[in-house]
Amino acid sequence: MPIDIPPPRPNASTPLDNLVGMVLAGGRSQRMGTDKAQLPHPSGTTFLGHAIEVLARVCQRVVVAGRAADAAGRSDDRVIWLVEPPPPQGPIAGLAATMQWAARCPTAEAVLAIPVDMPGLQAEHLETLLHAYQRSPGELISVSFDGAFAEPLLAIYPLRFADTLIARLHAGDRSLSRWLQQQTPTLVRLDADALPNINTPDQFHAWRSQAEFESTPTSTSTPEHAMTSPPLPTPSPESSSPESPDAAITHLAAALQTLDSAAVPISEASGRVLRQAIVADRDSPAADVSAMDGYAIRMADLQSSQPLLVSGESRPGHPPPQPREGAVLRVFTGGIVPAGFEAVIRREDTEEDEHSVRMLAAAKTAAAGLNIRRQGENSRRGSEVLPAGTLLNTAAVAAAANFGVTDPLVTRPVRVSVIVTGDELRSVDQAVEPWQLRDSNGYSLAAMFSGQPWIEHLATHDCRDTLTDLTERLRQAVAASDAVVLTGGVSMGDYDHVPAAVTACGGEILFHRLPLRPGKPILGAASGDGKLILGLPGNPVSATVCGRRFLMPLLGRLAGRSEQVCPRVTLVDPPAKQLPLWWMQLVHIDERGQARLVPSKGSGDLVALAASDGFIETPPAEQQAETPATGPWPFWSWQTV
Ligand SMILES: Nc1nc2c(c(=O)[nH]1)N[C@H]1C(S)=C(S)[C@@H](COP(=O)(O)OP(=O)(O)OC[C@H]3O[C@@H](n4cnc5c(N)ncnc54)[C@H](O)[C@@H]3O)O[C@H]1N2
Ligand code: MOO
Ligand SMILES: [Mg+2]
Repeated sequence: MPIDIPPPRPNASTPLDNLVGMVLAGGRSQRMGTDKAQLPHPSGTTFLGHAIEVLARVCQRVVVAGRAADAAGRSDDRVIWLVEPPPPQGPIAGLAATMQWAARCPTAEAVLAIPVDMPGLQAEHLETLLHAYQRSPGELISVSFDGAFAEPLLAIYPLRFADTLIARLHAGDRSLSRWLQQQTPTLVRLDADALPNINTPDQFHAWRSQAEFESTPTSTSTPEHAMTSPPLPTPSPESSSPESPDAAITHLAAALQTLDSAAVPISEASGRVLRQAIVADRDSPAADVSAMDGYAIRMADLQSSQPLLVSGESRPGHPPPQPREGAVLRVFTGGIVPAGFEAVIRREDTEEDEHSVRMLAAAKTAAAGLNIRRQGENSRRGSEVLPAGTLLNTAAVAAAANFGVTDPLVTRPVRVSVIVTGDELRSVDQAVEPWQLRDSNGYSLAAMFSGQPWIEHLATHDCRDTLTDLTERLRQAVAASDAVVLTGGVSMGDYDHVPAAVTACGGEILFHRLPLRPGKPILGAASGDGKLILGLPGNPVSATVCGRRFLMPLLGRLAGRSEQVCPRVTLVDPPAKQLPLWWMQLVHIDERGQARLVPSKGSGDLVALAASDGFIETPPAEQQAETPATGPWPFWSWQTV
């Protein structure tokens, strides 16, 4: 389809001051394996440099919403760098930050967003958007490649939408795409073939061989952003096949609706996900206090060989007495050390009488400040103690109580239903014929949820291998739950009905089959209203490993939980071979904290599963270049979630 190029804008060569251009450059480029912003562009610059040049032709001000690495060391009068603090929250966060920045520019009315990974984009394409905006100023304008789907990364966002977007982001809904579709923006149709989106090395190479690499540069100057080109990514079958586990989780999480929150008494908040940051209501400690039972003293009095007068005592729960010149104060741990006193000497380093005390040799070497906890040294009033998204564990509850949080705002428990599929399944207490099998997946998932107050396990249903039964069962479960996890029936067999049932229930499949072992057939989907539907492979090791690796983080996202950092362990006995996929291997952690592989016969080996403490995850062989075979590798424990 030809590109719909409108009549030229009057003075099209003059950059506008009512639109702030924004390059979205914050993505993690996981499928590319290298930062997309830094890929070489035929014009002699980089993808990011090209995007800036194109935007600078139509907008007087250009913002790059991106990563610290891209912004480092860069100075360009035209470009504002808005660096997103980790963890990445997706384009909606970059847009919200840019809108907030633009709101401070007196002439700005809207933000014109473009992605960094659309290297075919030219100013002419943006003119079509500008043309539509000039016809309906103040309205949302978006490119569409198919005439129906609004492309959120190539769109004009009037600033009047800023509050709604920011509120949505704060509520934990990060799907910019879903929000935009709901607004029914004016669509401007462009040709997808001319504007490919480059996500993988294969796409990059295909595009580059088509594009005229020696074509006219977009800029005649030598821009600041004409960075040295990094080595080109090499195409490989694995890197172009779906995604890494993290990328799959992020992709699916963007389609999920974060749950509502409610205030609960602090005594019941343990194990729940905090949704509003906890802020210190006063300095901690609230005053200078003693860390020991002993005597508050001035440095000038320390060397005295004479007994010193004890003028009073300071103990927690009581205001301190007025200090007296030349005298010490008896203090108890936690009692206030009044201004003027410079150290606290432990009572065991003194010789005490009822009204006086003499410093022993051990006391005389005391430095100023000894045994005094200074006011505000833990945190200052008003500073953030716990961010939203924290799982309130024992330690967090202690801090919340200390800062007077009576009823923290937490997410309501995520309601999860489990459906185990298979004609062969019997429950643990039933007799089993050789062609039958006891359900273990239902129990392993239930065990994963138990002891997690942020999760409410509604029920485990079993379901026979027919499409009608499964569709009906799934429909009911989705209606009753925030998340439905199925096991079995996701692979290639005639009785594997999960993909069809998910589609029949209106679920959108966001990935099916990932380069993993075990768990390759895994299926991730979302319902139209942002509920999670996850199809785990039936083999028991696959279901349990993928439950830990995919399901728990995805439930966390529904609960508004922040991303967790996975601890890493060193592998004592790395395997001789490597695989071209993400490999999750069962390990036992020894007393020195090192991992040892648990020998396993494969994804049906429940005995090996039982002998493991968790699993390590190694990336496809070609992505391991920098890491020795011993790791350290991310470790997923059965204990912590
Ligand atoms: N032609 C192909 N066949 C298979 C492929 C493939 O790529 N091509 N992938 C294999 C992989 S990998 C896995 S994993 C399994 C996944 O199978 P499904 O998700 O379709 O699961 P089922 O076929 O229903 O069952 C597989 C296996 O697991 C046992 N099972 C099922 N549910 C439970 C349960 N609740 N508790 C214990 N065990 C369970 C079931 O009896 C089967 O033995 O597909 C491979 N095939
Ligand atoms: O990869 Mo499947 O999930 O193990 O047998
Ligand atoms: Mg199967």
